[in-house]
Amino acid sequence: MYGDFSDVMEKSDERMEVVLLATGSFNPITVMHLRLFELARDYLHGTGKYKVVKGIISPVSDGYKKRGLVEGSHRLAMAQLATENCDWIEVDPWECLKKEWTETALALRHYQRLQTCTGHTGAMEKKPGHRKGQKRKRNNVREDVPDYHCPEGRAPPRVKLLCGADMLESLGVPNLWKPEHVVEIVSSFGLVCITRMGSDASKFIYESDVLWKHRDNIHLVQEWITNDISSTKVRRALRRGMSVRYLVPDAVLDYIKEHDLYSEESEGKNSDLILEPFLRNSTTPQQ
Ligand SMILES: Nc1ncnc2c1ncn2[C@@H]1O[C@H](COP(=O)(O)OP(=O)(O)OP(=O)(O)O)[C@@H](O)[C@H]1O
Ligand SMILES: NC(=O)c1ccc[n+]([C@@H]2O[C@H](COP(=O)(O)O)[C@@H](O)[C@H]2O)c1
Ligand SMILES: [Zn+2]
Repeated sequence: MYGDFSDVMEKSDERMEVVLLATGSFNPITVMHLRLFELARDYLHGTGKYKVVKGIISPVSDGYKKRGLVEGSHRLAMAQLATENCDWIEVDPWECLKKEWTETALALRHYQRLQTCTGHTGAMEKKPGHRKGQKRKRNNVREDVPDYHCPEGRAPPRVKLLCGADMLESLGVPNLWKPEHVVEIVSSFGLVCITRMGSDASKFIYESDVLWKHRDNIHLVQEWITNDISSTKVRRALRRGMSVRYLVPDAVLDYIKEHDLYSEESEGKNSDLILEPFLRNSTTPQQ
């Protein structure tokens, strides 16, 4: 009889460890936001090259000034309720608690910097982030992103931006993103993009020289079980007194009702303001 040594012999795992970062309004968080993480993880694992070790939801600051954006404390609380039964997705308040809006490239740098050999991000840990020793190549990192120290000589997990195809397409909206940030996101970090109704991500990548150049670092994930859930539609239904049950987790729905979050009045918030990225990119010289 041959013994099974799998328990005693550690198999070397050369896969790159990945942390998925989803930024957005999450106003409110929907089940589709949670699905993005599942789809991305399945896809990356399916390549055999990546091991997803964590997902981070980073709700945007109130300073983003998007129309209808309810207070960050509520959006954070709802995201926390939505992920309470999930052992690998965390909600991180770093962006949301800041008064000023944070550009996504800066958020990616922040989370990458926080990665250590234990994969600690600063978010509340759900499980001790312990992983066994792995022989790893050091990854290429931007020169202006601080070097990451790994006492055991292992490379830390790499943070990748997780988004829907509409967010990918938003990279082409004039004055919404700094061109150098777009380059940084696709070259230094990488994107995992989930298809979305109404957006053609492949075409957008094809038509953008920058995205085309870095297409190997953009993972396009086809969602076959399509659904068109969006926070905008959820808010609209709520304003009209219609059910959104099963579109948002039950605990989120209870929270929305308890705090009477979405109304004509809340939808009018920021309606007279310019979205912060437009304001910033059109008034300050690019750095
Ligand atoms: N149904 C969906 N399919 C694919 N991606 C989605 C879907 N819903 C949200 N996302 C993605 O989730 C991230 C956060 O999005 P966001 O908070 O803006 O949600 P949203 O549903 O698009 O809300 P809103 O309608 O207010 O814009 C973005 O990257 C967005 O593309
Ligand atoms: N220049 C930038 O870094 C930039 C521009 C627009 C949106 N974003 C981010 O993308 C996300 C978009 O969220 P919404 O789709 O809800 O508007 C937010 O997290 C926002 O901070 C970043
Ligand atoms: Zn959106």
